Amino acid sequence: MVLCLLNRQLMRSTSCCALMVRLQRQSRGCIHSSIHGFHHDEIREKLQAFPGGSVDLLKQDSGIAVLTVNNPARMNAFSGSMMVDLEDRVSQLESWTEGKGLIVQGAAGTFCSGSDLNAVRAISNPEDGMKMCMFMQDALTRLLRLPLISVALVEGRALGGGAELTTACDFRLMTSGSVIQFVHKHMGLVPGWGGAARLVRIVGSQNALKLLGGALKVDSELGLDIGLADGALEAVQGADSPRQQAENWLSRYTEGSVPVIRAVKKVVLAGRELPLSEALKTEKEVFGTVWGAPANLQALASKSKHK
Ligand SMILES: CC[C@H](C(=O)O)C(=O)SCCNC(=O)CCNC(=O)[C@H](O)C(C)(C)COP(=O)(O)OP(=O)(O)OC[C@H]1O[C@@H](n2cnc3c(N)ncnc32)[C@H](O)[C@@H]1OP(=O)(O)O
Repeated sequence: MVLCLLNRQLMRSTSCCALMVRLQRQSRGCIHSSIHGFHHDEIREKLQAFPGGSVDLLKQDSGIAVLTVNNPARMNAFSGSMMVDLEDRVSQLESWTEGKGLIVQGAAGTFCSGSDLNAVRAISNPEDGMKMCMFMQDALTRLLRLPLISVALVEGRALGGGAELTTACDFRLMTSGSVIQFVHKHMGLVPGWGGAARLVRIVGSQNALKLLGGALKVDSELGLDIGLADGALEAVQGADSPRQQAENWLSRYTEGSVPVIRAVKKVVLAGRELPLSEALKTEKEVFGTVWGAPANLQALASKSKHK
């Protein structure tokens, strides 16, 4: 319906370009538009006024990329320009057709301490807060919807918005001594980056209520117990670095042909997000892309057995 209206408008409008950009943005899975009072370019510009740190992307030949939240002087808190960086890196990943997996980590041994409180203080009015919230909801929803199997590597602290970021990945790995804490209540807030909605889907509403209502510190043991963590990484002298351990852990799920791994993520995402009838339609369409494709034909020719 919305797309129909937009298409009609497209034919009439003299500013076709702006509309095309909006349509492209919608087709990439953006959830907010100007209809919701979200003026994307305006908020991007506003966020750029709060600089510091970066979000870095490394795409590897293995098909596993590494996204690093990098602002160690502030425990990897998200400045405004880092929020913009994040969106740009997600766009790059959306067009990375050879990708299969993604590790999201923080720089210098800690994950992320949420929003940069200096920026938060400067935009503490509700209107600006809602704009930032919509921007981050969009970026993190697109991150979770990437056709890549993603894992948050949690070292040190994941606080506030940092805890929310972990929920925008398919999996979470926690190193010993690390903590995920939704500190929002202590800040007089609730999650706004989509973290509450995703948390309920990950740990169920009872556990989500406890984690948010109590601002509980989740260590790897509690994380594994309630299903927030998918693995605990031990710090053993001489063992692989946490990043290498995370790559080894993830490679179990990303081993195989690129189209098949991306198809796996797509069907699971459809099941996670869509009503059953819609999810079944998507599954049929994705199935059509792998049936009779090279990996399938090769497996049939090799008469493989699954003992
Ligand atoms: C609540 C939701 C909201 C959102 O959704 O947008 C947020 O995310 S608000 C941010 C929530 N996070 C916090 O409130 C973190 C507050 N900081 C701490 O609790 C501690 O700094 C901690 C536990 C992260 C680290 O403690 P530690 O003793 O190891 O180190 P320091 O405290 O000395 O921190 C080093 C340095 O980093 C600065 N820092 C840490 N977090 C932030 C932040 N979120 N924004 C800005 N700056 C941050 C801290 O102030 C220190 O800087 P310094 O110049 O040395 O004072």
